[in-house]
Amino acid sequence: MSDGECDAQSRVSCDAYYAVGKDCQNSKIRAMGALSPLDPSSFSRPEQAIIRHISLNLNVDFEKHVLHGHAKLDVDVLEDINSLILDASNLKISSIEADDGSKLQYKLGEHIPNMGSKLTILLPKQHIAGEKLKIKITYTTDPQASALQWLDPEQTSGKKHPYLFSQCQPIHARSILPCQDTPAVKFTYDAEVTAPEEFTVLMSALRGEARSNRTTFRQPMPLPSYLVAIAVGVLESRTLGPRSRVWSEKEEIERSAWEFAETEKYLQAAEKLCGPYEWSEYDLLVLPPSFPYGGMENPCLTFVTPTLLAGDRSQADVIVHEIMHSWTGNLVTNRNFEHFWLNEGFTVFLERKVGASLINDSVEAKRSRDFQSLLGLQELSEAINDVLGASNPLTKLVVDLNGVHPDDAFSTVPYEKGSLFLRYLENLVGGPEVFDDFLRAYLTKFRKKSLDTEQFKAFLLEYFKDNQAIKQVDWDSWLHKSGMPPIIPDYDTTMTKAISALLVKIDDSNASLSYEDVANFTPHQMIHMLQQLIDRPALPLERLAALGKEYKVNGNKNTEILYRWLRLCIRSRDDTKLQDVFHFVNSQGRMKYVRPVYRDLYAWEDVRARAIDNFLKNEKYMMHVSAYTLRKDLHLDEKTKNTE
Ligand SMILES: CC/C=C\C/C=C\C[C@@H](O)/C=C/C=C/C=C\[C@@H](O)CCCC(=O)O
Ligand SMILES: [Zn+2]
Repeated sequence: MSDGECDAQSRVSCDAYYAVGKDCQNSKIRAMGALSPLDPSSFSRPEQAIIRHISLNLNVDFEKHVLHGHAKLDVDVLEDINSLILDASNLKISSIEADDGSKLQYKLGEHIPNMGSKLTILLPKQHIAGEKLKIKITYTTDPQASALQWLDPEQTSGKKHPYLFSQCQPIHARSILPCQDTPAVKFTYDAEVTAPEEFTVLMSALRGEARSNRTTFRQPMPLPSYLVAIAVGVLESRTLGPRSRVWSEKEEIERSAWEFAETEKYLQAAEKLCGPYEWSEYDLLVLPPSFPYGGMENPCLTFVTPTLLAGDRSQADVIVHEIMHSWTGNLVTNRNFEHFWLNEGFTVFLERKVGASLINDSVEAKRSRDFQSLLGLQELSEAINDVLGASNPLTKLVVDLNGVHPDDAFSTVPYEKGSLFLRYLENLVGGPEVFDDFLRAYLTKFRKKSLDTEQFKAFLLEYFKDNQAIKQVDWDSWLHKSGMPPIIPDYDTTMTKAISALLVKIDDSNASLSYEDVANFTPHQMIHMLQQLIDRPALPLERLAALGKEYKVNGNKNTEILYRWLRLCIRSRDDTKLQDVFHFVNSQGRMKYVRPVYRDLYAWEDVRARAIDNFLKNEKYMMHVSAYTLRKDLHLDEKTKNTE
């Protein structure tokens, strides 16, 4: 027990909690008042007292793989309280002090796997609603903190220096700072970070002074804890535009500057639809390959995977997506992750509108928007019908996360079903001319706030109260029924016609394939074609080989294409491609690619053991969330962990 930590009388005991699902002791914990009534993924009680600002002072220790320092919390008391309840995960707390320097007693509850602990700070006297509190917590993170990946030099491009980056969404912020780790709470922050001199420190904030080994930051916009981010590496930067720079190791910097050169153009198109960009700066950081997502919308500094560096700007949609989060997600935020579709469904919807607005010809723009939506629909169908199952409650737009870790609930459903719902609403109320004004009104109303689906619904119904069409919406089916969406819009299929014709040719074993078949295809048409093939019966090996060679997809530099090609090879049980497959999953960690490939390998009984062996050998190079989710995909339990 640390100094100041008292006996936890009411410790909750539930090792299986968050590991086995909602039938474990979650309801008991809730009955004990241990979980937030606002958020099933947090212990904190923001309705009692709410954090408004955090000042961080941290030292980055690459030797010990820890952050060490303190967090000063400015808290507004909303109800009469004797204690302040926060989330923490494996934090080693050395002291907690009040504003006058006096030491405060605290209880750190039992660590519940994947959920962390309830940190109860006992206040020496009752504080009444309206008062303000200042609390200083001195702590050290755990070397295994789930939000952090500490990379050895060999895992970087330069091979000389270590690297650190974070991923706090959804509930990993509690492993790097004690906080109310729920998106219901928004706070501003500042930080002073110390790291060895040759390193650059970046955060999801405006960078101030960087003097010798100390860098300061300030984030004057309120944000939820999941948007706190840090990266430390030996980095370079290039200017992309008046408010943007791209950062990466020097080996990737020129390619990155070229790939993302159009960032300012996207920002301006986004502002035209959504209003002014409020976060001042928009920088990009290209991370090492183990970064688990395509992009993460950390304010002022989007994190992206290097797999976006396709050399043809074809993955610009990911950048547009992250830019759109500056409004939906970062400015207007889901109240908890049960309403994640409010972040992601809106963002995909806006991403496609803004992407189309960059095309001058209005007919082409609509076709392109519909083409992207059709690709999304295919991915949604694969997720619902093949991976999750149509009756799986996680295919609902609004999910129940009691007893379910948000990382286990993650899928394309909130992205695509959410975006499709908004597209349906847009069509229903009279098209973009009407719906764009609604979008701006929504962004203005909930700016700097967090909301849930009921608040969205109430606002929409009030806004369109004179529009009779809105009465047709079957809210229950859209929001609370599992499976595919109840209505699919009538998308323009002009851009998929050539693909459908080609699929007929591929099916005809007498027709020979040649590069001319796809010479005029855009990268997205190639992706769409391959995605369709994944959803069809496996190709015979000979046909597969001809397709790979003639269509130049075998060894393609575009990871969206290569990924789908390798899945086709697995589907056809082509064991000559297994080396390429394992190289692919070992050389980058984007879960969008790695998880389906591992799931496909698992389904191939002859290579299942090899796939598991490959995973166990490489697990130590993966970020927490990748290892955690892949273990589930491969049906492994903790006991098989390779600790060498
Ligand atoms: C209904 C879903 C319920 C809960 C999920 C809540 C949080 C999801 C959590 O696991 C974290 C998500 C982080 C996402 C970050 C970036 C993505 O948008 C990237 C999408 C995939 C990719 O392009 O690689
Ligand atoms: Zn997103």
